[in-house]
Amino acid sequence: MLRGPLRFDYYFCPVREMSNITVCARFRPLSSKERQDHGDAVCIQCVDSETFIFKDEKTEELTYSFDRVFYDKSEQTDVYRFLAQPIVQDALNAVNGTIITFGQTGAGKTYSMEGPGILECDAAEKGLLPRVVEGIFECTKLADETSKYSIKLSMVEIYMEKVRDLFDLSRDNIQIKESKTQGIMLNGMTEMPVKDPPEALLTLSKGIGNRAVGETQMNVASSRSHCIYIFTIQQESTKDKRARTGKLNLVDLAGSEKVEKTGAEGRILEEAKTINKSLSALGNVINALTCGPTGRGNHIPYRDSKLTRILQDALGGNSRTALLCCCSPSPTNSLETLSTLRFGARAKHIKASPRVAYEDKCIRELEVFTPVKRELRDKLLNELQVSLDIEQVQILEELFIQEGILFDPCSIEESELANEDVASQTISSLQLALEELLSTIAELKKENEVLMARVTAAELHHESISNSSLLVSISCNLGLFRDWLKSLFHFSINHYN
Ligand SMILES: Nc1ncnc2c1ncn2[C@@H]1O[C@H](COP(=O)(O)OP(=O)(O)OP(=O)(O)O)[C@@H](O)[C@H]1O
Repeated sequence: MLRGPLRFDYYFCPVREMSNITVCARFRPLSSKERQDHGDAVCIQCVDSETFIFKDEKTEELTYSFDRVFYDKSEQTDVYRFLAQPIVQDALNAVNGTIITFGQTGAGKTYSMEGPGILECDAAEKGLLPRVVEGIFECTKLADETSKYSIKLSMVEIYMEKVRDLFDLSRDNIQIKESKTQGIMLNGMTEMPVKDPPEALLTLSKGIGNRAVGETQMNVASSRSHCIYIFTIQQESTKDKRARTGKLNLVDLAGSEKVEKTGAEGRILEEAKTINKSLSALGNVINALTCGPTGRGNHIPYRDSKLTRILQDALGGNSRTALLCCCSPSPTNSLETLSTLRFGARAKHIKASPRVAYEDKCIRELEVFTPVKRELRDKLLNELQVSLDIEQVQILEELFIQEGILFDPCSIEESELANEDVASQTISSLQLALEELLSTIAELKKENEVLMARVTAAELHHESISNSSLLVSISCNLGLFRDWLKSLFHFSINHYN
C-alpha cells in the first residue's frame, strides 16, 4: 500500500477587523549597579497608564504612548491580564497568537516571561509562561461538553542562526517550512502532549534547562538565544466532528547589546553579533511593514533571518500579536531604552487580521500528482509488493523520490519555497546595494561641492574636474543600474507572489 498523503482542508474565516498589534512598555526597578552609577535618577516620568515622558541628557523631552505602560511597581499579574489573557482566550478558539518580549539585555524579558522560576516561585512573581499554562487549562475546563481539547507543547531556540529543539537536543538544525494552508511550520520539532498544568510546567522546565545561557557584564544569566514556547491547542467538536487548531507562541528574545559596553569577547561576542544581526533583521521587517508602500510590490525581508521567518505569521497579519518592550529606567541605559521605545512605537503601526482555520479531516491525494505519473508509480510499486514486504517497498519509494525517479508532491512546494528564499534574499541584497550606491553618490556630491568652493587653486581645479566626471559617470551608471534593478525587482515580486 502506498503512502496516501494526509491532507487537511482548511477554511479560513476572518475573526475581526484589521487591528494594530498590542504594544506595551515595561520598566523594571533600578538594579543595584544602576543605583551605584546614578543613584535614584531615572529617565522616564509617568503621565498615566498609557503615556510617559522620556528625558535624558542628550535628547529633548519625548512623549511616548503605548497600549499600556507597566512601571516598576506593576505586578506580573497586571502584565498577564492585559497583554496575554485575551490572546490565550482567542487561541482556544483557534485564533493564532504570539506574545513577544523585546529589549536590551538585562531589561527584564525573561523575568516577564518566566518569573524567577517556573516551577517554584512566589505566586505574585510568576511570569507570563506559567500563567498562560494555567489560563489555557482553566479555559478548557470551562468549555462546553461538545468541545474536546488536546494540548501539545514544543520549545525551540534560535542559537547562532540555527533552530534547536529544546526537547530533543539531537535535532539541532530544524528547518523552517511554509505551507500555503498552515503558514510557517518547524519541520520535525517535538510536540509533547500535556494533560494538566503540573505536567506542562515540568515539561517546560526541562526545555528551559537546555537553553543557551551565559554571563555578561549586564546580566549574570543572560539568554544567548531567542526562545520560542509553542502551545498547539486542538479543539474537536463532538457535534459536527470538525477540528480547529490554535497556535500560541511565546517568544523570549535574546537581548540587544552594545558589545563595547557589555565587555563581550570570544564566544559571547560571536553570540552577541548574531543576536544583534537577527534583531536588526527584525527591525528591517517592521520598517518594511510600516513604512514601505502597501500592496504586492512591497518586499518584506522575512527570509533574512531565522527569527523573522519564524515570526512571519505573527508580524504579517495572521495572528493576534502582543509585544512587551522591556526597558531599564536608568540614565545608564537611556540610549538602549530609547532604541527599544522607538522599535515599539514603529511596531504599533503593524496591522493584524487573524483568521480561524477550520480543518475538515479527509484523506485524499494531492491534485499536483498527475494521473499518468500516479498510475505509473502505482503499477511499479504494486509489482514490487508481490516480491517484497511492505517496509522494503516504502524504503524503495523514498529512494526513488530522492533520486527523482518518482515524484514527491511535497517536494514541489519545497522547491518553490527554496526558490522564493533565493529570490527574496536577492531582493534584499539588491536593495542594500542600491542604498549603498545612493549613499556613495551623496558623499561624492558633498565632496564635489567642497572642491568646487576651492576651485581657484589650479591643482584643486583639476581634482574637482576629475571628481565631477567620476560623479557624472557614477550617476549615469546608477541610472542604468536603477532601471535594471527596478525591472528585476518587479520581475522577482511578480514571480515570487
Ligand atoms: N519587573 C522586575 N521586577 C523585579 N526584578 C526584575 C524585573 N525585571 C527584571 N528583573 C531582574 O533583573 C535582572 C535581569 O532580568 P532578565 O534576566 O529578565 O533580563 P533579560 O532582559 O531577560 O536579559 P537577557 O537578554 O540578558 O537574557 C534579573 O535579576 C531579574 O530578576
